[in-house]
Amino acid sequence: MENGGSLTTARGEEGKRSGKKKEPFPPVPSGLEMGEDSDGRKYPSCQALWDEEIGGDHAKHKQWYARAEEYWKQQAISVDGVLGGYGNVSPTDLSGSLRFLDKIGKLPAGRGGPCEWGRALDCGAGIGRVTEGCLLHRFKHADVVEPRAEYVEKAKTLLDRQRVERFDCEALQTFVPEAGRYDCIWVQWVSLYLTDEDFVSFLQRCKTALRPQGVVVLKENVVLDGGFHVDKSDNSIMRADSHYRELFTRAGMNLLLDMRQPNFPKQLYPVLMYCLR
Ligand SMILES: C[S@@+](CC[C@H](N)C(=O)[O-])C[C@H]1O[C@@H](n2cnc3c(N)ncnc32)[C@H](O)[C@@H]1O
Repeated sequence: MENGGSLTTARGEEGKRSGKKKEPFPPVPSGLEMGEDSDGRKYPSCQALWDEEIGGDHAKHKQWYARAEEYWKQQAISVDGVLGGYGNVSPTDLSGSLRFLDKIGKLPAGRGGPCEWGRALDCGAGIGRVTEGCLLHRFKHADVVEPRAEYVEKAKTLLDRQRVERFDCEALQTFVPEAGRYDCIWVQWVSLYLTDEDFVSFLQRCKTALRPQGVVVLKENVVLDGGFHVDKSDNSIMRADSHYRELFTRAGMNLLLDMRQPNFPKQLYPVLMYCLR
């Protein structure tokens, strides 16, 4: 999918199949996405999930994140470790990301124009795989933020310290990127750990952290043909494309470009890249 291609087409066709008269690309109202978790539990809406898991309770909110923290503590400090045993897809992933950045570099003025290539921020950076294999190939400088201290320490040994200026050890639900610092904020395979509310609020903080032509890039596993899925082993949520789009709107961000990661093995979930400003 590029520029809203195949996914929006699929939604339009759904409308045709049902036989009902519909707008070609109807907005998905908040909370109407159904979903399930890995224990087989069904939820009528995502709000029902958050009401149950968090329900405005500070302790439950901490507990939600504790499970991911516990999970990540057990993983190897390597590319294979950060990719859940799929280290072999890293080169394909990185070349897809570079291709997407090159498209962002050619955004026409009518769609906001390209970003500049000064400084990027790699969010939920793991050991800095994306910074090393993608961001530093286009941007002069980068910063990384990652909550697991061992990953941050490893990133310090792997990355060019002349060009990577900051190594912050913090989780995204509390992290506040510096205002006006970034041309690109890259968020890959980590938004799935954030609650909807924390993700929207993080995007809003990112907006403040962008330079005038700056962009946020989200690269994530996405459900293309159903509702959300929660994996209870690490408290991650795989959201539908429509769900993400609704969260971008809630955060007050515009979607400039999107593209599906090409050439991934069939057994992997679809991965989409979204460019927001
Ligand atoms: C699948 S790995 C991806 C790492 C990196 N983005 C990459 O693509 O190589 C997920 C990373 O997110 C981090 N993480 C988990 N929960 C997080 C949170 N709440 N805030 C920030 N990072 C988190 C983990 O420690 C881990 O490094």
